[in-house]
Amino acid sequence: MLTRRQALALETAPNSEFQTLSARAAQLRDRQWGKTLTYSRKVFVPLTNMCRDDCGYCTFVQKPGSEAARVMRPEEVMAVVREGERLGCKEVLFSLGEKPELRYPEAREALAALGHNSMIDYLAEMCARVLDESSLLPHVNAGTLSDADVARLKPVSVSMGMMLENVSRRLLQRGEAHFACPDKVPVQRLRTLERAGRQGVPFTTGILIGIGETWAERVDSLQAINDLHRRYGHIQEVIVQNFRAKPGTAMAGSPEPSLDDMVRTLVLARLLLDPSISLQAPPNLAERFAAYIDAGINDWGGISPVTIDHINPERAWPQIASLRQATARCGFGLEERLAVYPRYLRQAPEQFFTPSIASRLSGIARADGLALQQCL
Ligand SMILES: O=c1nc2n(C[C@H](O)[C@H](O)[C@H](O)CO)c3cc(O)ccc3cc-2c(=O)[nH]1
Ligand SMILES: C[C@H]1O[C@@H](n2cnc3c(N)ncnc32)[C@H](O)[C@@H]1O
Ligand code: MET
Ligand code: SF4
Repeated sequence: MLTRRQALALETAPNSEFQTLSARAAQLRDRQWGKTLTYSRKVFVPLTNMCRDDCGYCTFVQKPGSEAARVMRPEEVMAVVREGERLGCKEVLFSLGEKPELRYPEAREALAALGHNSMIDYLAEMCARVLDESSLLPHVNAGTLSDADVARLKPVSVSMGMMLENVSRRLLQRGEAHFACPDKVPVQRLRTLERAGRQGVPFTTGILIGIGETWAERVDSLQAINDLHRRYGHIQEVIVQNFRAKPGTAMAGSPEPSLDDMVRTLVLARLLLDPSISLQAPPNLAERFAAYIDAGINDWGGISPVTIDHINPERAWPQIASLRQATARCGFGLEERLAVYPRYLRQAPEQFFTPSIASRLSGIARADGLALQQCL
């Protein structure tokens, strides 16, 4: 573990010193996670791309009035889920715009036509349908959640997530990434993490780097995540995601973080966080797989044979076979995992799952043979 001073110094540590720290990060990963990296075979369901926020980096969001703004119909969702099932996926990642009904009459109308008055309500119905009609497991990434939202979604999902992004309040100012984004107010994000902890929800979070934050603010963000994990034990994984500049967004002209910056941040995360927290970097935003592995990651996140990454649509998923090859060249195996990490089922199933979700997970472990059985 690093002290705050060491964490701050990592930003500009000379190469020789950095090499020592990076070797320590890799060693910590090896000790906790072994010589195997994991990924989750999933489908991505963008239930709606309308959103009450306007993040300066986001191309996913569409305003009503644009042809592309929409709410997916239940049949469309289920068609993607069935295709995923056919191709061996085990996770449905519901990733969507936040509370568009609070800002746009068009979103309220679209929801009303589907028999709902909030996006979370519709989301809960679709999660339940996925559980009833398929073998896939819902993981919910819907932004900030109230206590009632968490309680509503827990019985119909195996895990939830929301990127903290960063705890910096500066980023809310005019001209910054989170200007006019009520759901990116750091205290709201932190409260969501805390609610998930209190209600016993295995949770994915992370930081988005290169959106105008300082190194110290990254340290603060990772420390805040780690503190919450100390209290509730629910942070299953932390994603370090690098900002990608997109044409047509407010941040189109902002510089993207360099590979060195990304690698240093991964080392920081591995050394700051409890080693039992999985450390993930998405492979489709990676420049060099080997550099991320050397920095201490143990997971590549969701990869889909069916759907594109709707958040970074221009970045194709690597073929699982080529990711396996690259991972093997670094001396690591590649194994599939479920959306939720096994230790929650092993250690405290009654705290983290409703009885019906717990029995569903044990069933999958049994049916899936040795690899997953060992893992669960
Ligand atoms: O394909 C993606 N998957 C994303 N995932 C999914 C992730 O890669 C894994 O599939 C799940 O976390 C399963 O453990 C997220 C999950 C979260 O809870 C929060 C944020 C993300 C962000 C992305 C993303 O940008 N692209
Ligand atoms: C689902 C997550 O995707 C991330 N996200 C949104 N837009 C971008 C972008 N341009 N580059 C990288 N990550 C992005 C945010 O961190 C969000 O929370
Ligand atoms: N809108 C949510 C968030 O920013 C979900 C991911 S972005 C489509 O956290
Ligand atoms: S990143 Fe999420 S919250 Fe921000 S505009 Fe895009 S969809 Fe909305």
